[in-house]
Amino acid sequence: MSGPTLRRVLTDAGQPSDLIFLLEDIASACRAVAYEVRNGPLKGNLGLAGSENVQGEDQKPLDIIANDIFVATCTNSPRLAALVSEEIEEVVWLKEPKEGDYLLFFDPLDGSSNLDTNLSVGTIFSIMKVAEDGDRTVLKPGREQVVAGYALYGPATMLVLAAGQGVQGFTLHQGSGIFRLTQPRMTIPEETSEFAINASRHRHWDAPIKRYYDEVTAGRDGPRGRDFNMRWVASMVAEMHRILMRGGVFLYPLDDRNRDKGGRLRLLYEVAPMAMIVEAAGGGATTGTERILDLVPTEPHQRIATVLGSKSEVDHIAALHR
Ligand SMILES: O=P(O)(O)OC[C@H]1O[C@](O)(COP(=O)(O)O)[C@@H](O)[C@@H]1O
Ligand SMILES: [Mg+2]
Ligand SMILES: [Mg+2]
Repeated sequence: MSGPTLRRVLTDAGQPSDLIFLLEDIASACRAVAYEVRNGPLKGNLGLAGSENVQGEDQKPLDIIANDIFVATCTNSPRLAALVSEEIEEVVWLKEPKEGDYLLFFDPLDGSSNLDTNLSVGTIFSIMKVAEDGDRTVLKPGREQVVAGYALYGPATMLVLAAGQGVQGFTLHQGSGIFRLTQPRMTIPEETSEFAINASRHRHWDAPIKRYYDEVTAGRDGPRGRDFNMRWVASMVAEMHRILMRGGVFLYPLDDRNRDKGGRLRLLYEVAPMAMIVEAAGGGATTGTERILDLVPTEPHQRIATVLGSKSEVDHIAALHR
């Protein structure tokens, strides 16, 4: 079997041992979530759980199971001070925070509307550091992330990390349970002719997004002078993985239906980690008007307008907002 192991790659990159420890716990949690997702139909874990999360969204049994796996596995790490999860209303403090301790933000199961139809889902996470002893600030801008990553539970289970040295993709070997490096340097092509947006919301969009959509759907007869292709899986991790592999742009804009909530996707544990990964792979990440990694969150579950992907396309969409 080829490709160095996750631990080997992190050690060779000179990552501190307490960070490697935490990332190995996260990898273990992802392995366990992958197992539960695969066995979901057999264990009766599809359908609704009958409960709502803090954001008023219906929870699936696997949303809760994945969250419990992450909490149980990652609280093992001695330097982890706090957790922020999509499925937990409050910040969970594990200890009195000391300078250099870690903060873990995660969406335990992303794209969970796809579970019942056996399509790809994922986990998104982000690690930041406590600035000084006793500091309980978790509302930090995305540019302060130490590591951002996601796991994709597709035909293969993959772990993709941005940890200061570009973006690296690891594949889980079924059987040994080892993550091995299979995509050493993931880069997003600068140009693209593929976009991803939930077009059923067209009538609610603001003018710049409508204009973008009109331009790309006009194809070679329109102002862009070429045909575009569209994809929408409704699973952000699957969507972003496709974009990392072959380029593209992903949009979940502010619209008349989500404006009062600030958007659809959550900043701290969905959008900021993806923005760090995308920028580390050479792409762009904006709300349309601001760089996502510069935003200072106002609350742990804040939502935000999102445009991520191939640099020239993201820049073009930002220009339409000016
Ligand atoms: O159902 P919609 O409006 O197409 O939204 C799909 C988006 O919502 C999400 O499923 C939100 O994530 P959760 O499944 O964690 O709530 C994204 O993965 C996806 O891009
Ligand atoms: Mg999500
Ligand atoms: Mg989720």
